[in-house]
Amino acid sequence: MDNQASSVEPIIKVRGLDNAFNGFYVHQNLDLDVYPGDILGVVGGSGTGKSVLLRSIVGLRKPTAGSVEVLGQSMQDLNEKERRILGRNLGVLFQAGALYSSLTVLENIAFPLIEQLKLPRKEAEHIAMLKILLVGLPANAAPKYPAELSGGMVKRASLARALALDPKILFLDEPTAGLDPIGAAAFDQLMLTLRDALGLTMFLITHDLDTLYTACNRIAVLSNKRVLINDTIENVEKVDNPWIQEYFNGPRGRAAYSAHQALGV
Ligand SMILES: Nc1ncnc2c1ncn2[C@@H]1O[C@H](COP(=O)(O)OP(=O)(O)OP(=O)(O)O)[C@@H](O)[C@H]1O
Repeated sequence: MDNQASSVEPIIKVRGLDNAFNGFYVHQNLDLDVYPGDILGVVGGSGTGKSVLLRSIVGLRKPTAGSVEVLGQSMQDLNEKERRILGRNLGVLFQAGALYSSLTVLENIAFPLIEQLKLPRKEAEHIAMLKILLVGLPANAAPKYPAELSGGMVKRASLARALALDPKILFLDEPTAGLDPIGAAAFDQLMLTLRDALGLTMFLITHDLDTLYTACNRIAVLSNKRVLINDTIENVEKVDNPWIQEYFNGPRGRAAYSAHQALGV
């Protein structure tokens, strides 16, 4: 079903967003809708403001102007406590992972459950173990420290931490960057599995064309301080814009498209 053609309300609604740094506008009058169950791929050239947009939506940055509505609540109308409560529904996987190096994987994932939900340690660690298994890590990863894990395992552990509080929306900033192609493909499949199993909506910043073809049902292209188009990949590819044409119809884009067709996914 195409949510945009139906009466389903967006789960994220951004209107007239401005973000400026020292008078330089990264976003100007930017609008974006994300619908429940979408895996939205957010793409654009370097510096087009993908990460700033993510930070504005999750409440880590106060926009210069405009409104951001998440799960039916206006971010700018919430006080700090209300924002913290809403924040539990928003899981974020930052590019660098952001695990505490002095805590084990299990302790890292249990941390938000103890700190924010005030769960007893034993219960928090029990839930943390379930999250470890949910993201496809072996149980023996639990007592390890982040430095003892491979890059792919760090991503999965960070994902488990982002899922600790059972969020409704997951934000991922370049989750497959730095992974080998096999690890990246496995991560793409994991995102689809989690979307289907947990009913998550995902806002996914990526430069990875394979991820866009495999995991995303919609693509938002940031260009010229705004969202140039937010549509299916088939429709985005047709847009007569130099960046889009070079990105999707250049050699790497064609290779990703062909691989996607060959796999029939
Ligand atoms: N805290 C800040 N202070 C000043 N300028 C900033 C700040 N955060 C971001 N910017 C600027 O905003 C612009 C957009 O940054 P952002 O990180 O969102 O880009 P991006 O699209 O995610 O880029 P990339 O694909 O390279 O990661 C950049 O020019 C950046 O220098």
